[in-house]
Order: sequence, then C-alpha cells, then structure tokens
Amino acid sequence: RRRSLKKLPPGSLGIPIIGHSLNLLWAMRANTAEKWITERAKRYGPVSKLSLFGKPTVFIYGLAANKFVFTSDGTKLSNQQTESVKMILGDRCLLELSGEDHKRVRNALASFLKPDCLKNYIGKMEEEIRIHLEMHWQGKMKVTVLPLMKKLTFNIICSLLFGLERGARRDVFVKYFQQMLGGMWSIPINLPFTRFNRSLKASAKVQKLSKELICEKRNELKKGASSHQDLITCLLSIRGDDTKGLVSEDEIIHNVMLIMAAGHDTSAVLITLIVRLLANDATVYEAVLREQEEIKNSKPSGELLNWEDLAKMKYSWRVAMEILRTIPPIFGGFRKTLEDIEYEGYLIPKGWQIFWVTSMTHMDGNIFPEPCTFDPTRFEDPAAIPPYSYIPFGGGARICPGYEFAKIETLITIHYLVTQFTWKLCCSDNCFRRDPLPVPTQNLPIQIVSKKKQENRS
Ligand code: HEM
Repeated sequence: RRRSLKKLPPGSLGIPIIGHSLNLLWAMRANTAEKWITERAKRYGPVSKLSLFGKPTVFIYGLAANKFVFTSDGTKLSNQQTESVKMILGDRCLLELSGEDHKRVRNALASFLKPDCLKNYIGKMEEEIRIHLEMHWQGKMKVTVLPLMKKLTFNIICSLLFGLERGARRDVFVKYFQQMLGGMWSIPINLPFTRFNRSLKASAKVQKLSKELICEKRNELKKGASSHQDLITCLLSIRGDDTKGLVSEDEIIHNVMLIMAAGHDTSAVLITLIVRLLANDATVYEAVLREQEEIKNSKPSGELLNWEDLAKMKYSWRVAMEILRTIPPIFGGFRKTLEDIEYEGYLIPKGWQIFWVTSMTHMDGNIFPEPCTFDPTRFEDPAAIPPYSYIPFGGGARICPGYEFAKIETLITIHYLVTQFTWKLCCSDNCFRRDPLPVPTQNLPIQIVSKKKQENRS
C-alpha cells in the first residue's frame, strides 16, 4: 500500500547489471569521484536513485542522512557489501553479520582492539616500525612511500594480530593477499583473466593459509600457551555460556581476512598522505617536528615510546584528522533496507541499497568553515563539530573498531619519520586517484636524507 502512496527518488537506474558502476569506478580512478557525486547531488537533490554494483541504490547525503544510516543499523537497515566483497572476504565476516551475531563477534574483536589491551602492544608495534625504517629507509636516497607503508602496516597486523613473524611465510601471505584485494571493488564477473577471478583464487589461498595458522595456534593453546599472544589466540580462547568457543572457525578466518583488508591499506594511505603534506606545508611540518622532538628529547636515548608519550602527540593527530577530513581513505559505503522505508518523502523499497559518502559533510562549509583550507586547529574543540558530520571512521554500531589501532601506528610512524629523516617530493603535482583508496601520483616517490647521517657529517 505504501509503495503506491510514495514515489521513488529521482534519477535513473541505468543499464541493467552495469548501471552506474563503471561511471563511478572510472571517476574514482580519475580522481573525479567527489565531483561526480557533487554533480549528482546538484542535479537530483539530497536523495536520488541509481544502480551500483548490480543493485538498485539510493544515494543520500548530509548530516541527517549520516545520522539515519549510522543509527538505523540492524533494524531498518543492515550492512550491505558489494557481491564481490562478500565472495572474497567470506559471509561470516563482520561486514556480513547483523544483529546478535554482529554484536557477539564484534565484541570479541573489540576486546583485543580497545586501548586498554593495545597499550600492551605499543612496544611490539614500535619494534616493527624501527626494523622497517632500518631495513627500507636507512641508507637509501629515494623511497616510494605508499608500497612501503603498506608493507609496514601489513607487517604490524601480522605481528600483533596474528602472531605471524617475519619470514618467507609472511611474504607468501602478502603476495596472495595483495592479489585478493585487487578485485574487491570490481564487477563480480567470474571469467578467466578478470580482476575478480584472480582475486577469488587468491582469497582461497589466503583462507587455506589462515586455516593452517589457526590450527597451529590451537595446538599451541592446548600445550598451555598464553591466550594473550595475539588476536587469533584471544578469539580461540573466548568461551560462550555453553563453554564452546564463542567465535566459530569460519568467523575467525573471515574476520582475519577482513581485518587484513580493512586495517592495512587504510592506515598506509593515511600515513602516506601525511608524509606528502609535511613536505608541502612548512608551517605544519615545523609544528609536528617540534612536538615530536620535544617528546624524543624528554626521554633517555633509545627508550621506547609509551602511552603517555602518545597522549602528548595532540597536534600530530589533529593533522591526521584533517587529512582524513579532506581525503578520507574510505569514500563511502552501502547499507541494505530491511523493509520499505520512507525517507524525505520518498519510498526506498525493501531490499534496495543505500549509498552514503564521507566527502559531502566533510566538505560542507556550514560544518567546516573554509572546507578547502587545510587547518588542523579546527579539531581543537571537539564540541564544535556536530555528531555525524565527521565520519572518516563511519559511525554508530559499525564505527571502525580499528580507530585506536590506526591512531597508534600512525603516530609512532610519524614520530620516527620526522625525528630520523628529512624528505622532498619527487613529483609535486599533488594528485591522486582512487583505487578505491586514494593513491598519490606514482605511489609518492620521495628523496630522503637520514638525520643520523647529517649528524655524523657535522
Ligand atoms: C585510517 C585508518 C582507517 C580508516 C579511515 C577506517 C575506516 C573505516 C570505516 C569508514 C568503517 C565503517 C564502514 C561502514 O560503516 O560501512 C570501518 C569499519 C571497519 N574497520 Fe576500519 N578504518 C581504518 C583502520 C582500521 C584498522 C587499523 C582496523 C583493524 C585493525 C580496521 C578494522 C575495521 C573493521 C573490522 C570494520 C568493520 C566494522 C563492522 O562492520 O562492525 N579499520 N573502517
């Protein structure tokens, strides 16, 4: 009955199956996705229909839209990934779970990712970062930042979350894993030689390796190993009321894959964009350097950073926040309607997708005055930023559980980079494309000079 009373939002659903997906993917690669979306909004207003990744979709934006998406989760809306993401990561990962299942698995993951627990792993993270800089930056004159940062953040995840130490096995994991990620946002046509097909094959290999890893951890636990070694041992040890494992093996494997996918590229992009900004903006660079040098000089030489040191990196984190506002690594996401929904006077039918995007509120001058100006001080007063307007980590029940993890690894990496090196950009065009995460021109090659070398010379 409601369907006959209300009208569908304006816009067209485009060509069957392909719809607007190619337009959006092309726009992302050409770095015109924000423009594409803004033009759409100008043409159709705050609610419009289109077709993305094989599904009828409604695009909504603005504060009210963000609030609607992030607070209706689980009742009116459920999470909706593209078919490719579901087939590659598996159907028991957090993105696919809803209601009580989502809560149960998410709580288990969050018990490891909360600050109280992460505090104990700062040293391990720092060790990975120091070794990485020693191996891949010291003694070099030129490095390419993005692939190196991906290597680093992947290694941090392997070490902290999976207890997978450096070596040949990790390298195989990385190889398949990169192939797997390659087709996540592609159109799910499973024919030989498509990106999607390669990605599915790699996903099967990653699942097999993860299974073996879990089997080993289980045996270690049986022999009395601590349950606090890493995320996997922690998940294997959580017991439900019936003393059975609270999280199933499939859930562990699919979430291991999700965390690798969600947690390494995103942070690598953030750190890379900070490196680029620090080379371009002398004022911000001086302020970050001052903050980090002060922390370094307040400690005996060689002593590791601790939780209190990280708490002092306030300006550096605001710089990261401003990067996340201006170039959010996650462009947006999808939800699925569980019932017919009336929104802003339009009908969004049951089973349709809802598409939300980060950039529309991040670049809204009413929320962030002079939105194109890079100004970390806008985050000095958190109360000045209305809820659901700053959403680089999403919001509500599905807000990114890796926020603190990303913050800690970013701050420690920046600490070591600015206190150990100076750098200049090799390409100063300041462009990037989305794949779907932002990729700066040529992956950001830079010329570096080690401060240790400078000190030795003088
Ligand atoms: C700068 C770094 C990061 C950014 C910008 C980011 C962004 C996001 C966003 C926007 C979402 C919500 C998507 C939605 O609502 O549809 C999300 C979810 C998620 N993120 Fe992150 N993330 C980052 C780092 C991490 C890290 C380091 C981890 C893990 C260690 C992680 C794990 C996850 C997981 C598991 C989810 C799914 C949560 C759920 O569905 O309940 N992320 N992230």
